[in-house]
Amino acid sequence: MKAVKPIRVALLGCGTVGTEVVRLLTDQAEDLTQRIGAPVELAGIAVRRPNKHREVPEHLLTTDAAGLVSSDDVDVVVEVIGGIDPTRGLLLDALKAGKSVVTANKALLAEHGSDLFEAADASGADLYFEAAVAGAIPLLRPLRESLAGDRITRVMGIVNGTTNFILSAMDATGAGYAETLEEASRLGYAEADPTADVDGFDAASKAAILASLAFHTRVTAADVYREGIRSVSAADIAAAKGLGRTVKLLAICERVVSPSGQESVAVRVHPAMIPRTHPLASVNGAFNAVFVEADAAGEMMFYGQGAGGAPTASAVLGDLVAVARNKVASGRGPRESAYAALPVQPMGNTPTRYHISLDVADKPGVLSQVAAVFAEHDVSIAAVRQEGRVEDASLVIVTHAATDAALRSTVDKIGGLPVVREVVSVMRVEGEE
Ligand SMILES: NC(=O)c1ccc[n+]([C@@H]2O[C@H](COP(=O)([O-])OP(=O)(O)OC[C@H]3O[C@@H](n4cnc5c(N)ncnc54)[C@H](O)[C@@H]3O)[C@@H](O)[C@H]2O)c1
Ligand SMILES: N[C@@H](CCO)C(=O)O
Ligand code: NA
Repeated sequence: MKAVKPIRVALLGCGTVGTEVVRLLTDQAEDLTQRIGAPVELAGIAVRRPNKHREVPEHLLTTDAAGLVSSDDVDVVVEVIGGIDPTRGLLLDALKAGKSVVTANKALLAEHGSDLFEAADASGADLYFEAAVAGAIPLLRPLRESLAGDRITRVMGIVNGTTNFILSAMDATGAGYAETLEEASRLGYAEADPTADVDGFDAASKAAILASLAFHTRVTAADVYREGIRSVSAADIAAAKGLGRTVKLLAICERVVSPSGQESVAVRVHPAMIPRTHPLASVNGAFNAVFVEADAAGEMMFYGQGAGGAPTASAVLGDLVAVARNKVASGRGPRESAYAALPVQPMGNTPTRYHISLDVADKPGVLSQVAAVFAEHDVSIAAVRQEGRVEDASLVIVTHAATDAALRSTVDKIGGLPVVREVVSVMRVEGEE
């Protein structure tokens, strides 16, 4: 191969993912050169504490991330610091200067994606972010490129490994949420501060990114309805099991078409019961999987490691190769596609289905009183199971689809009926008609 100008890369951050990016870049240097048509070289690595990075070449380390980004010696910026500050400013500066960006930062993209895309468009730079959603799993490129000729109707998946590990363990052991979280922390799956994962913020950022790509519409984290897994109880898991279902934290992005043909999108993250026969039910531990439905392609499932240093670095490297190839070919990758600008539905208007488990007095007329509340709210019942005991009985109800607001009001009213001793479990149901 004749000598070509190397692509010079600034790496911002050298933690779990960054360390693996350096390793892969170094170990595969020759193969990457062949695949790209030019060598890729590290121009510098911005870190906070240089003495903590004995595993990477010392002469590359700097604490001046802004200086590295603005250096004339840098063509591409790879950001694996995370968070909004200082990453937002650093990446905007890079893009404004025409330097392509590869990032794993879902929080930044879900909040400020449009600013980044605008800066990329203005200068003609690339913005790639496959690692930001579902780690190693090729998902954003299929949505952005392979399925760009189809009409995607739904993206539903398990996009947070920590919560999936906790829910899988609760399902396997019957243990409660708090003790399972403790175990997940002990094993190193849950972080010291697990808030972003267990309260659904991480999954909501990913859902916003997925919905934006799937529906060609700007969707931010603030547009995503979010419930985490803190309130999922052993009783909820047991109720699910009793019905041949399991509980998963799902990110669901849907195209909703009103009876008058008006299109909108609904984007939500919440725990849901799915049948044990559903492909997502067998995704256990820290794995991720995403189910995509498109008009022409039909149903597809993407499965693999959604987190971890090496798997996430694999996605970063794939993006780096893509932007480097574009540079060699003097071309560009896909831009932001938000032309559809569909409105985002409030959760209350979104059609969902509920599973409700009640402890009720075991006397005549209870079922009809409960059923009357459903009728009053125009919520239709799909299945009822009643199990009598000596003094009281359990009543399990699964509804047909109704608006989330109608279902919530129904549950509130039922909880107040004198014949209902306790609302044992309420959970949305997904993955079946
Ligand atoms: N770890 C994963 O499994 C995973 C998976 C997918 C995406 N991501 C994303 O990748 C990014 C990095 O994650 P991570 O797990 O490697 O985090 P990490 O905390 O292990 O690494 C981040 C590094 O950035 C450094 N840093 C902080 N501020 C800096 C600054 N101003 N300049 C230079 N360095 C700075 C920190 O010292 C740390 O070493 C995040 O956006 C995260 O959401 C991580
Ligand atoms: N904390 C995230 C990391 C990957 O984005 C998870 O548990 O899935
Ligand atoms: Na990915």
